[in-house]
Amino acid sequence: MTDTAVSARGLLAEFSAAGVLAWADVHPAQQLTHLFGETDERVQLAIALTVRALRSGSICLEWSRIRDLGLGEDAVAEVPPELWPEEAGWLAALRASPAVRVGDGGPGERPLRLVDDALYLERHFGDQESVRLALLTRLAGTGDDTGATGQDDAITLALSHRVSVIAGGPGTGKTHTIRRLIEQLRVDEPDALVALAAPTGKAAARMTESLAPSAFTAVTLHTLLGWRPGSRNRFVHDATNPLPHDVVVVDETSMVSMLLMARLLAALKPAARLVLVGDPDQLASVDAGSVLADITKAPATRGVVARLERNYRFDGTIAALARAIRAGEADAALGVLADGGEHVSLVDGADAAASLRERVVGPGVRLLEAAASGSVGAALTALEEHRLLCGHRRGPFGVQHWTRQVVSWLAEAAPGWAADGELAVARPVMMTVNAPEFGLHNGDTGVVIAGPDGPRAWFREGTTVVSHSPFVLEGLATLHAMTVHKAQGSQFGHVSVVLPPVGSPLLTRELLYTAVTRAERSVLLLGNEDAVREAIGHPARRMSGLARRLS
Ligand SMILES: Nc1ncnc2c1ncn2[C@@H]1O[C@H](COP(=O)(O)OP(=O)(O)OP(=O)(O)O)[C@@H](O)[C@H]1O
Repeated sequence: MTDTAVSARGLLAEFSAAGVLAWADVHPAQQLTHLFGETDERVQLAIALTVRALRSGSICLEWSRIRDLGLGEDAVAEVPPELWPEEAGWLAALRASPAVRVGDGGPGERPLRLVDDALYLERHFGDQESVRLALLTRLAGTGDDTGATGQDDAITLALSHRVSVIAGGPGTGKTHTIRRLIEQLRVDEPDALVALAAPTGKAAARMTESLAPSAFTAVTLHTLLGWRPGSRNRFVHDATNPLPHDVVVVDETSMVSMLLMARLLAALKPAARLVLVGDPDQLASVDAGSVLADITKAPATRGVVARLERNYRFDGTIAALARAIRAGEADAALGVLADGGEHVSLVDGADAAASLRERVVGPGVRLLEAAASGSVGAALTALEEHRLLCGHRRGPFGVQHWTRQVVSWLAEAAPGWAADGELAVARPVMMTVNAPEFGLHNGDTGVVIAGPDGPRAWFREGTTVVSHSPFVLEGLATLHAMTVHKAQGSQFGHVSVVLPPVGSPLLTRELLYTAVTRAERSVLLLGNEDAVREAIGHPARRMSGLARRLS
């Protein structure tokens, strides 16, 4: 019996037993209802489900979608239909609850809020309202423009509006457009103060790199806003102490949470222009929200969204596959996979393992040879040649399992491959935490190579390479496979993807799209047609009221 089952009673216990709720959902629900004198267990359940939805990235719990609430990676279970409370009565209980504020008027003193048949924790409704109202203010006077689809128009839009969006898949020239935007600003408004920012350190580093040799340095949003150590949500810059910048460009905006977007918007001076750049079809932020996707599809923003469509980088078949996935066309995607030739393929069963082995062993042996001869550049190039991605971390479809598999293939194929020892030479590594003191970011990858004074972990930094003793790098982990989430924002020559199994809550359209678009030259999907169909048929659709209310 789990902790949850011991302490929860009634509906909470039943939903916990079914694997939908965890202690982290049940506990706050019990506390809040106790605090506000609420005894109706349907209200308790609604709160626990809202916290559950929040844990999987939703800002609110939409009543119409309550039954397809995403289940956790480890909790594949279903609630017997008869356990769900009758809906009209359930909503009525919430409306009558002393813990729930009904409607969208001013800040509430109650911890929950029911608006448009969606239940929010008050704090998250507050963040969403901050984003919505700040955007509406910035959109005032935009008129009925129809947006844009080309790079030139995107620049014009960005320069002439207080908020705009440049949306596009990989290779559609988003970075190229940012560069041109900055160049134009330099000419037209040489005194304008411009900030470039991204949600993660890695994305900021990549932005700086891709804008070189311009003198611009991108920073993380936390750095831009002036993060206060020990506080997640309070920054030096806010409405009372706004940022001095005239133009703020944010890259990889799909990874920005609702909370951070609220703080950013609050910290802009009124006349500043905010340019949000990113791919709204990719996986969303780790923290709750789907802000870029919401903003891009909201009726009120139509006039300020530039959707870049033309692909300047991809081989035709990868682009065609990505397009079909994005459009939700499973037949078209399977068609591309069926005759994709060497660039895209779908394999299952024993063939899958054999195909993957082939893709892993070549670059693995090249990595080993380069590392053994001390060729840092060649070793790092071999590392980027191919990347194995998994949806899951654990279990037979997860990173851990496949890492062991790859290690054993490499050991068979190359007797010199030292699978033993934590810091074996040629060991591919990844940082799993940020280490600003070393200039390294969570997700940075490198290779361990023997040096005269012991092993060194080598990483690329822009156009050069840097090394550190692996013994001083906390959070350095072996890398033979990584999650699709971790790979967001990176690209590799060849990509192989272990699809989550049919029925997995991680098998979504965004996961498949993000995985496929990491590849520059070829992508191999390991799984079957059903998994591809299911992924494409399941857009992650985080619950959020922003798009609906932004009109
Ligand atoms: N208008 C253009 N004319 C010629 N080449 C272009 C144009 N726009 C982009 N490119 C080229 O296409 C490639 C992809 O562009 P870019 O890196 O800007 O795309 P992106 O959308 O930022 O991709 P990612 O999301 O992967 O960073 C680059 O090599 C870039 O130089």
